[in-house]
Amino acid sequence: MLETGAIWGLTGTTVTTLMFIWAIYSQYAPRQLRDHVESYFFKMTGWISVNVHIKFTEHTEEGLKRSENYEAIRNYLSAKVSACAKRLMANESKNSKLFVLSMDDHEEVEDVLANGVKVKWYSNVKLTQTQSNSGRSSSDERRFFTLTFHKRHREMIIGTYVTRVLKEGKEIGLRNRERKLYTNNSSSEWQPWRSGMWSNVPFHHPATFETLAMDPEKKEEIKKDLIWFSEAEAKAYYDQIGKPWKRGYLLYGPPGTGKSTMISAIANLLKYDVYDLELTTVKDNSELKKLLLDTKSKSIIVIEDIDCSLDFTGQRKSKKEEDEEEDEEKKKEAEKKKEMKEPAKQSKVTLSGLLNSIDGLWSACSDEKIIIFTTNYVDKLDPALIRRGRMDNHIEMSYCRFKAFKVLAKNYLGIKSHELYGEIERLLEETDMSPADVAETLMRKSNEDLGAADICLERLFKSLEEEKEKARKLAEEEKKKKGEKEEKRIKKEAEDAVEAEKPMKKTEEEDKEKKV
Ligand SMILES: Nc1ncnc2c1ncn2[C@@H]1O[C@H](COP(=O)(O)OP(=O)(O)OP(=O)(O)O)[C@@H](O)[C@H]1O
Ligand SMILES: [Mg+2]
Repeated sequence: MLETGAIWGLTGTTVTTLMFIWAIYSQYAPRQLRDHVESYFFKMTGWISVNVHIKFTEHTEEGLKRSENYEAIRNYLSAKVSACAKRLMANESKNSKLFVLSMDDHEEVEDVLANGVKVKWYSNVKLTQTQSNSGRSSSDERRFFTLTFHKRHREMIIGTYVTRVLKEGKEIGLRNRERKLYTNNSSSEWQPWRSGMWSNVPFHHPATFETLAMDPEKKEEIKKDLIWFSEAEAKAYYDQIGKPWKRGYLLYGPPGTGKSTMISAIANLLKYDVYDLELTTVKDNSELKKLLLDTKSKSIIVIEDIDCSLDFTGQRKSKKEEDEEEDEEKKKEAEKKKEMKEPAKQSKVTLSGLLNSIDGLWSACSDEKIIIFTTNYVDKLDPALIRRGRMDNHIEMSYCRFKAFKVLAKNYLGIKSHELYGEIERLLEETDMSPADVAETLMRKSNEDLGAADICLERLFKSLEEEKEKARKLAEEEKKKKGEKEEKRIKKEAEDAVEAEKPMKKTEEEDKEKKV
């Protein structure tokens, strides 16, 4: 008979040997062989086991999109983990909380249903080696949850439990979500299984529709339209008419009239994320599609200064032809301005690529999105880009008139009326001053606490008068230039006529000489 010490020694040796074999196997066995062994192992356990397993991966199979189901399950489980999981992960805080707990990798949590049925959730992570084109290999972490339950509850779990978990998880996500401002990374920085195609920061812009200076009736109309769009009723309506649940807005107007401010106000009103799409860093149409596919629902996709982002070839050419008549100097100035705003273009995104992405077949891949284009020069845009149905609402952000001024005065100075209001109203109608410029003059300086409203309004009044005078001088100069140009044209016409007459006179004289 073997002694206890000998048994322990034998067991120890066996374990060490097994561990050694396992280490050799994992390191040196070819991948195909390991895959075979694994698949047979799972088959065998499947024959013996009474459990069913469902896997929920962090990314969709093609790796193009983050899985919303995975996020929902994570949210659902985070409400359970603090009570029962042993290893937790403390994630960065969202909203007012200091941190949010979630399951650590390789941890399990039991969920007991109302009818006493128990299911288990496992959080897993798998390391995979990928080889890039340059031959460099890197490892990616692919996370997934596995739901395990007894096979006799299959119908109930798949039919109702999973649906409930996903629904609750999505609701928790919406409640807790910290809104984000995304910007697209250049494709050389894409790491599909990690940070992805977009970088983000928390979105905390304070602009709201209340602080937005514009005609109150127009503002109310836009607000109503947006609120209707975000309600479940609208979803049903879009389904009924067979259109993806999307809405396009074109914001146009001179600089400083509040286009970007309006985008923040919309995001704050609907509690949507904002994706600020920089088209010039997007390499080509297929990259654009991937970027748009990787956006979540309940979001706004913004392309600012759309006229500077793409080359609208056909339309631009005909516009140029029209422009040939334009004053040379004006043309040069506009070119200069354009060059300053427009970075060197490396992007191969085409107009049709953009149109396809925003309302082609690909656009229907996720719901509840608002697409906003902004531009300073609406007439330069290709009509195909902004046609109704694609851009449902065209909103003009105009220079500051009296109604908009009253909103700014209320926000900046906290007043509803003042003796200077009459004068200011008249001047605002006569001059084109942007809300940004008006807001600047209404800003209190540090030493203007006492009687700030009087000082600020006085300052606005003065700058409006200066602006009016400047505009008058400019108009006079323009008129003078036009007059000079017209004079030159008439003079040239007269000279041309004289020149044209010369050969005729010459031949007449020659004829006369011949006769003589
Ligand atoms: N309609 C407005 N209501 C409230 N504030 C405004 C408005 N328009 C401009 N402002 C103020 O002026 C600043 C600049 O405005 P904003 O960036 O929204 O202009 P924009 O139209 O986007 O200009 P650009 O065409 O140059 O991008 C804002 O930070 C805001 O304080
Ligand atoms: Mg802007």
